[in-house]
Formats: sequence, C-alpha cells, structure tokens
Amino acid sequence: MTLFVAIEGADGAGKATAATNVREALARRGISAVVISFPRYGQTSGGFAIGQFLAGQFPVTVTPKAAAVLYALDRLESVSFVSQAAQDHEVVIFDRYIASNMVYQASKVPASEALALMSWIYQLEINTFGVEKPNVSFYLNTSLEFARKLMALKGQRSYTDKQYDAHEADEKLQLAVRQNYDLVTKSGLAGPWHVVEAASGCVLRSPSDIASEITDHVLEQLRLNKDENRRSTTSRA
Ligand SMILES: Nc1ncnc2c1ncn2[C@@H]1O[C@H](COP(=O)(O)OP(=O)(O)OP(=O)(O)O)[C@@H](O)[C@H]1O
Ligand SMILES: Cc1cn([C@H]2C[C@H](O)[C@@H](COP(=O)(O)O)O2)c(=O)[nH]c1=O
Repeated sequence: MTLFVAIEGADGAGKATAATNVREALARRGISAVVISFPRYGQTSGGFAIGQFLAGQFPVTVTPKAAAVLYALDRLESVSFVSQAAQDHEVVIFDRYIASNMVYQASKVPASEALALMSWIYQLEINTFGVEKPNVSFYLNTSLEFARKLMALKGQRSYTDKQYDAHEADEKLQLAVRQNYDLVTKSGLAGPWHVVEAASGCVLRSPSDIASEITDHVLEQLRLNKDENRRSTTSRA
C-alpha cells in the first residue's frame, strides 16, 4: 500500500527542497518515491485559476470559501494523476496538500471562525471531492524572518513576474498562517502530524539535516504499515 506524505508550511519554509531531498534519501534506500507539488499551476484549470488569483489577476473578488474551492478543484482534477503515482511508487510526497488550503483560507477570516472553515474545507476535499487522505503530515515550522530570506532565493514563478505573490506580500496573513498551522498540528486535524523545526536556535538547519529527520519518520511509518499488512494477512489466513 502506498504511503501518502504531506510536507506543509508557510511560504518560503523550504518545503519543495525538503520534499526533493526526502525523495532522494528514500531512493538511496531502494524505495521509490515521487513528489507532487500543489498547486499544479500549468496542469489543471483549478491550478491556472489559482495562478491568476495569486498574481492579482482573477476577474472577480475571491472570498476565502471561493479560494478554497479553486484549490480543492486543482486536487479534484488531479485525482487520477495521484492514483497513477500511487500505483507506480511506494511513497507519494505532496509539497503542500489539503492542510495548506485549510490553514491559508482560515487565516483570512476572524480567529473565531477559523476551525469551522478548516473543517468545511476538509469535508469538501475528502468527502465531497474524494481526494486521498495523507497518512502522515509534516509541518516545517519557520519564522517569518527566515522564510523571507528563503523566499528571496526563489527563482521566477510561472504565474507572476512580481517578487511576492498576493499571499507572500501579505504580512498579516503570513503571521496568521503560522498560528493556524499551530492550531491544526495541535488539534490533529488532517494529521497525524510531526512538527519539524527549520532552524535550530537562531541558525537555519541544513536541507540535508531537515530531510533526514523527515525521512526517519517516513521509514518508521513504512515499517508500521508493513507490520499492519502482515498482521491483517495472517488473521485472514
Ligand atoms: N534549509 C535551507 N537552508 C538554506 N536554503 C534553503 C533551505 N531550504 C530551502 N532553501 C532555499 O530556499 C529557497 C526556497 O526554498 P523552497 O522552494 O524549498 O521553499 P518552499 O517552502 O517550497 O517555498 P514556497 O512555498 O514559497 O513555494 C530555495 O532557493 C532553496 O534552495
Ligand atoms: C496547495 C495550496 C496552496 N495554498 C497557498 C499557499 C501559497 O501561499 C500559495 C501557493 O503555493 P506555492 O507553494 O507558493 O506555490 O497558495 C492554499 O491556500 N491552498 C492550497 O491548497
């Protein structure tokens, strides 16, 4: 059975880097893994609409619920792509997944409405759209200060020429995103969660150090899954 792993975090936390390094670390152990990054900007109509929205070019005002639907549509359109990846690989690593949708949209409404909106989005994606649940999620926790430095290292994006997109430019949103990741990880929504610190004290950890912490958890989860499969095969025999 394929393991679905989600790597989550604020903009510029180093998720794409961690996802690639984890995939390579698994490959070195003979475990086949693939990285799928959401949004899939150029691949789905939802992804295209999100690119327009983040570039500030969507033709109508996008409320938090409308944004949630666009992001969820991107994943709905990707269901068969994900299921093909699951047939071809032992591990599918998502660079952002459903929790990004829950956290970012919840960060645009008053704190008292955040949990209700998060659970609405989770129901929409899992129950209504039939998107695959992650088996384990990692939150790459980083301060806004470090994230700004990493964002500055990012190359040109496909959907905007600006240095910062609509979410990245919004400092208040970036702070609320950190509070809401804290809320989901503590409440276990869209989990189970492991929190991975991007920095140790006031020094950013190396990409390989971060990836090896995540890889160790993934290997442990693969072992647990194999034990579980063996147990259920034995009890059926
Ligand atoms: N731990 C790290 N130490 C130093 N540089 C890093 C680290 N992690 C990532 N980087 C660099 O920071 C930049 C942004 O990283 P990355 O694209 O992985 O972030 P991200 O979280 O996926 O960003 P976003 O969500 O905004 O797309 C890249 O140039 C990457 O090489
Ligand atoms: C998948 C997903 C993403 N977002 C947000 C998070 C970012 O601010 C942007 C785009 O992500 P990228 O990593 O910078 O390409 O969109 C979201 O709100 N909901 C989602 O489902």
